[in-house]
Amino acid sequence: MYARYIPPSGGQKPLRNNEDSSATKQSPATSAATTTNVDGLSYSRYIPGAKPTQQDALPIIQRFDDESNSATPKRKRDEEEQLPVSENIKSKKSKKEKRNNDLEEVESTSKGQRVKESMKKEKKKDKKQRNASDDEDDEPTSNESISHQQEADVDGEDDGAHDEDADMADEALDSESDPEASPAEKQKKPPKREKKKKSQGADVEEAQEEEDDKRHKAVFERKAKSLKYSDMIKEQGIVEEPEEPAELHGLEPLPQPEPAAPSTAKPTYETLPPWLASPIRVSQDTQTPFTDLGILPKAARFLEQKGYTEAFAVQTAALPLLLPTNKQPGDLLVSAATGSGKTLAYALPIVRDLSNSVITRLRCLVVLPTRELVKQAQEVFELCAKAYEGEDRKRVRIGIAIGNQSLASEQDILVTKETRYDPETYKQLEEEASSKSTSEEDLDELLTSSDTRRTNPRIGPWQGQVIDFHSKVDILICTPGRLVEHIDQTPGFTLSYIRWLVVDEADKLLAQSFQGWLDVVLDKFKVNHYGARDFPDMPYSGVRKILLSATLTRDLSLLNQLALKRPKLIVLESGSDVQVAEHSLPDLLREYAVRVHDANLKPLYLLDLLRSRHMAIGNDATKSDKAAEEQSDSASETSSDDSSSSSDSDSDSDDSDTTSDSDTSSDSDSDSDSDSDADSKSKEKRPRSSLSNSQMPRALIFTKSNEAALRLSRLLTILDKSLATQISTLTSTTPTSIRRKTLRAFTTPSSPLRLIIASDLVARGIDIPKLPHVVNYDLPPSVAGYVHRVGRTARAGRTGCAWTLVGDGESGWFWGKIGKGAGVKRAQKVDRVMIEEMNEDRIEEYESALEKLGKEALESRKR
Ligand SMILES: Nc1ncnc2c1ncn2[C@@H]1O[C@H](COP(=O)(O)OP(=O)(O)OP(=O)(O)O)[C@@H](O)[C@H]1O
Repeated sequence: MYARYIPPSGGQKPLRNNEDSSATKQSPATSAATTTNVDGLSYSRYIPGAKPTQQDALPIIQRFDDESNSATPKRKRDEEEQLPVSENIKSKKSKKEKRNNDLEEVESTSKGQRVKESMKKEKKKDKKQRNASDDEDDEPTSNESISHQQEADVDGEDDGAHDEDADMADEALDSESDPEASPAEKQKKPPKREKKKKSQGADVEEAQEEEDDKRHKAVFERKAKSLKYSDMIKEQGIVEEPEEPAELHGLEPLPQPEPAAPSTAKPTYETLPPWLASPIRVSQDTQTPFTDLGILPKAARFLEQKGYTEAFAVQTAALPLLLPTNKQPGDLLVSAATGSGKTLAYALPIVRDLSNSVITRLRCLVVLPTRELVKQAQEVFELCAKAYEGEDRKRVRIGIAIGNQSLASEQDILVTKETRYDPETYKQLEEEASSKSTSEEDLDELLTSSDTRRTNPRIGPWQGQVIDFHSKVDILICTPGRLVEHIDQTPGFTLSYIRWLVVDEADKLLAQSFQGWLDVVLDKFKVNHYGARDFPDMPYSGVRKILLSATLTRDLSLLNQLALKRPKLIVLESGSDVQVAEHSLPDLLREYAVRVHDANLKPLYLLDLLRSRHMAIGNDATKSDKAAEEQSDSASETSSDDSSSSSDSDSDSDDSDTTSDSDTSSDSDSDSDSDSDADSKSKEKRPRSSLSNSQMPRALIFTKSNEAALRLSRLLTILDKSLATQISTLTSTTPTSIRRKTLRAFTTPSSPLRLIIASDLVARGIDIPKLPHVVNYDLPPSVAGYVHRVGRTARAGRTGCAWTLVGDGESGWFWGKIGKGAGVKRAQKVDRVMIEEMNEDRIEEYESALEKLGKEALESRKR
């Protein structure tokens, strides 16, 4: 709000706002015309000699509020003030433009009207004043001049423009003032002009004055608004960012980066990571003393006594990487032929590491696909545990979980519990359990049971009773399914201390889900208690992973699941061979393909093969076999010596009480070794003629399914009754105890068992000492399947033969993929074997055997 000063005549003091307006009536000379502009605002102007009207009686001093008196604009402003600043400014802008337009319009119309009105008044006034003195007419009052002077001071601009405006208004008035005047009157006009001009000049000045007032008012409004906005901005706490100081540059060029040196590296199109693209290659015939690889002399001596005189190639490569001698420990992958000694390569360093611990905790998980392989690995671990036991080292405890007994009894073997009274810990556990059970993820559990004991098995049944669980084993060897069951259901079973994870037959275990075991296990590995996974004598903390297979996958998508750290890959290869292949076979394996003309007579072909001299030749030593035989003889001699020395050892016999199964089997193994050596020696003296049934070679015969194995076994015994005691079957339907007995009998020379007809259950990993023959009665399902099947022979540096019956319709796949396939690396070519055509008598005999088999099958179904 501001007041405009219009000085009263005769130096009259300006009136205060609330003073009576009657004061203005005192002098006619000081009469003011009050005009209301378009905004509804009132202002006064001085019209010399004008009579004060009712309107004129308004006070000379008018208040010009920011806010108009009319309701509408006020409300509008209120609305505007409620808007955000930016919108407010925008709306004000548009309003301002509108108002300017309106103003222009109003100005142009109201200016004309006002000028007309004033002209009429002037005419009347002139008439009256003509009667009065002429002098008064021409001179503006001192009040008016002062008023103009003040306005000019305030405005101080566009004087010339005002003059122009006045002239234009004058012209307009001339044309518009009296349109109906007669030409005579119009002719009289020139004498009036001067006077008129003066009065018109006064009107124009008034109009200018009005315009100036408006302009002043707009300026003040803007000022008031800007002050208001700055207050609002301060209130809202909006801080204007200080302007960044501008960086001044002269004409000198801006600094530029150094030009990159041209790359000297050769482009590589290798998509594999370096550890996979260039693995550690070891020749199959490499052998190194254990002590040279960092194995303690005492342990090495023990191994020597058990027949392990020197480390095999894979052990030579793997041991230094897994022992503390490796200053950059990491994960390890091993791709080595069947029977190359992979189990000992990982068992030795793990047992060595764990024998350093004091407390028994579950620190190593070994996962294998079948129960038989678990038992087999257990034997190797027990051997290593004995090797490292004593002096300042603890006896490493080994447990297995394969589901051959109830879960509860397995739980008892793996975990022990201790109860104690500890109210404080009890309370803490209860609080933890209740807070955990209220969390969203345990909502289901909370709904099913309000018992907090379900969420923490450490909470005892009585108030203040706490249960402590302790692992009974350092190493758990298990099948994946059973492992998941223990993780889910065994109280106190924890993987929090695991620092070794071994995945043997890794390609099989990674390719199939096996109850999603890997995700479950890896998830548990994410839990890290301080120092729980620290290695005592290695600069490493975490879980070291070892993956092994004779047909190890190079599929990175499968391997990546394991989140390997600093991995290294060991690949076993023949010394001279530079061929790079996916799978490699043992150097001393000899392969034969037996042509089967008539697939319907396949069982007869098998019988003829088993009785033929071909298999006898396979048993006999050729030049290279002789050397191997000699080597094995000397090994057996050593092992027989060892067995006698080991029987002297008290510690061994003591240990055998705790692990009677494995020790018994290792005894029987050593027996079988010496017996089979004697057997092979006697075979060498045998004439190379067709073998009688009593001289049947020891052979593991693979069929495509359980049913096929059972059928073939029965058919052979129908065809030749004398085979009944010499044939056994081994399938997934065979009870575990029978499987084990069968395998043991098979390796016992005194046992009549010479042939095992099996499904692929025993195709992987099973170690049958000195098995001379493997027969593929049915083709394997894949190349990897072939590698594993034939790998049951020619193990641990011995010779062995693999025979495959190939029907005419199958020869394409066999020769393409296996016999001549680039994916299989072998030392010798696959030989072809011909079986003589069957005569009619034999075919008849065979048909009647088939008939009998059919009847038996019907009868068994009826039962
Ligand atoms: N250093 C060694 N000296 C003598 N024999 C050994 C040595 N290392 C391992 N063996 C023997 O070699 C045989 C094969 O070992 P192992 O079962 O570990 O082979 P593998 O490589 O795991 O074979 P697969 O791939 O078929 O599972 C076993 O009978 C084992 O006792």
